[in-house]
Amino acid sequence: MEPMAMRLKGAETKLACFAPGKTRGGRGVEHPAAGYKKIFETVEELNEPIPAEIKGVIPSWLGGSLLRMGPGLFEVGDEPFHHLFDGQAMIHKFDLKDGQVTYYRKFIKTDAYVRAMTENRIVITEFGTAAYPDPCKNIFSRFFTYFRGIEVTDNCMVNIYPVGEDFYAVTETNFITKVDPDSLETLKRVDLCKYLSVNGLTAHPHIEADGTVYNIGNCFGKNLSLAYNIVKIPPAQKDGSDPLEKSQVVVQLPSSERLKPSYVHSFGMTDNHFVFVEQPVKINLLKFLSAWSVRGATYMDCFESNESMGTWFHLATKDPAEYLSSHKFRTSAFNIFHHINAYEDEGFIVVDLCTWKGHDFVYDYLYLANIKQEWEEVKKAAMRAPQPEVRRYVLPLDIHKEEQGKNLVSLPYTTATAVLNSDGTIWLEPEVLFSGPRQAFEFPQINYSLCSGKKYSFAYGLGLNHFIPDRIVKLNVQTKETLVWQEEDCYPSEPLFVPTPGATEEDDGVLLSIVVKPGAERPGFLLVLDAVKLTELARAEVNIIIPVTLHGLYKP
Ligand SMILES: CCCCCCCCCCCCCCCC(=O)OC/C=C(C)/C=C/C=C(C)/C=C/C1=C(C)CCCC1(C)C
Ligand SMILES: [Fe+2]
Repeated sequence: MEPMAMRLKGAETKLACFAPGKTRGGRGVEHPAAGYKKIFETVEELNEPIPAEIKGVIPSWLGGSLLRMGPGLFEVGDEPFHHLFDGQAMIHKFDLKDGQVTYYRKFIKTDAYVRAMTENRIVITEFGTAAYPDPCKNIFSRFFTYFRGIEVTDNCMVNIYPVGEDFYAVTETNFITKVDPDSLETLKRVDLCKYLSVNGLTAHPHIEADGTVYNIGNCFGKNLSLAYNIVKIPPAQKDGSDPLEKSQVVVQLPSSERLKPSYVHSFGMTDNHFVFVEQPVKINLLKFLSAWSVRGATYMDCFESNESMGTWFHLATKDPAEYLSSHKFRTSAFNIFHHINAYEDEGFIVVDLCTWKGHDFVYDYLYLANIKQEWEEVKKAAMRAPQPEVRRYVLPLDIHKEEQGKNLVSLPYTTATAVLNSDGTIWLEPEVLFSGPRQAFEFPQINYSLCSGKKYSFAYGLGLNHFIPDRIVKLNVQTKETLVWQEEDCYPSEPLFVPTPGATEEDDGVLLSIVVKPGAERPGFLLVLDAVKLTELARAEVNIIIPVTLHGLYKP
């Protein structure tokens, strides 16, 4: 099958019009060869960058580094990791300079990695894999290990982002790891608890043009009081001091349930507001605290679904940062990992989200044993999982008692509704922006520097076909039109948008994605797409497989 870029209109039409076996953004192609298994296999780090062979033409202005994080080691000795989010953190870099491209990768020398390498076993409990005490240690030292409790992982395989002049590889715990973005060397581990009252922060901060970082994390306070804390880390300091030293909690949002905070993976930020979506996937704190002393327990064992709360939206103002406690927005249950964008328009907050319907936890379906099965089995497993949908919610800021029972949303371009109930809650119904059976638009990106927090038109995402990443999609959030890049037996990653210098159009730029084509002579490549038409400009190929990557950044 040749690479293709396709123009489609409306989610429903495209499902009806195309022959089986072809994709149009909403219908899946088949993967009987199960080549995707290769992206979940261990690879070695490189001693030096390797040159890539370029096909096509890379825009001359595109000079910089694509840095991406993901798992690179899926077992230690004879002990396998079980979950997609357990493999040991690997940093990948494609350098583009003067029309040449090189590829480099290193394992991050986290405590979890170094100790695993030293002892040739899994030492630190990961998201879905438990570490067991060393069978070689004597009974006394095992006894003390047991009572020291399980150590929180620093396996920073989720994302990398800048803080001041520094770059940190991160997961969602309190440990972040400073790395050198040029040499990929691990510099130091930082414990966020030393600076902030949080138990962890998401891997999806918002970063303003001046470098100010905002993020959100759970905070289990004294007496097990619970909150979600929004933190602010200032930009690089004139005196050269570490911005983390000046970081602070700017606002606290309450938890819907005592002892059970919701899992939070990202949040929204407009010019004047923070948007936090409290999902029904909960962390049971009692389970979490006792898990530390239960042999074989993992983070995954601490999650549970709240089957009755639905989903709550919380708003806070940004400056001054204050929680808007009178705005009680509610809707039906969904899982939310990735916010696409949020913005203010005529007294409303528009929130675009990649959702998964229901309260059943999507991560339960991301065990490696599930996603590394043969294709027919992968499909069967995904049939039971929550179904993906890109949705737009619209939250009115001005709410008056007398408007009970009426739709408060008066924006002319959306069918999303918000109705005030007699109990003071506002019930939200979304507008569906993209939907296809078991076809997710996930790992969303936008022209962040131009559009973050602003009204926008285009979102770019990774198409997941029964959880297998097999296409890149451009979604016009205003018209719902989609364009797709797809090639047979190719497994792309999250597409990062890089704007053309001096561009005036929102989609004037390129998309960068790492693609794996397992059977090919050079099976790993950096794909450069024209973001307007989603047509291929170039690919820079290397003769090695590159394992799955989750998130990353482009450093010009
Ligand atoms: C790229 C293609 C992937 C192929 C399949 C993907 C399918 C994905 C479908 C849904 C989208 C999901 C997006 C999730 C993305 C992601 O990057 O998730 C990684 C998250 C990780 C590793 C989270 C780790 C969190 C930890 C260890 C949290 C620990 C904690 C608790 C559970 C409670 C107490 C606090 C603490 C210690 C922070
Ligand atoms: Fe994410």
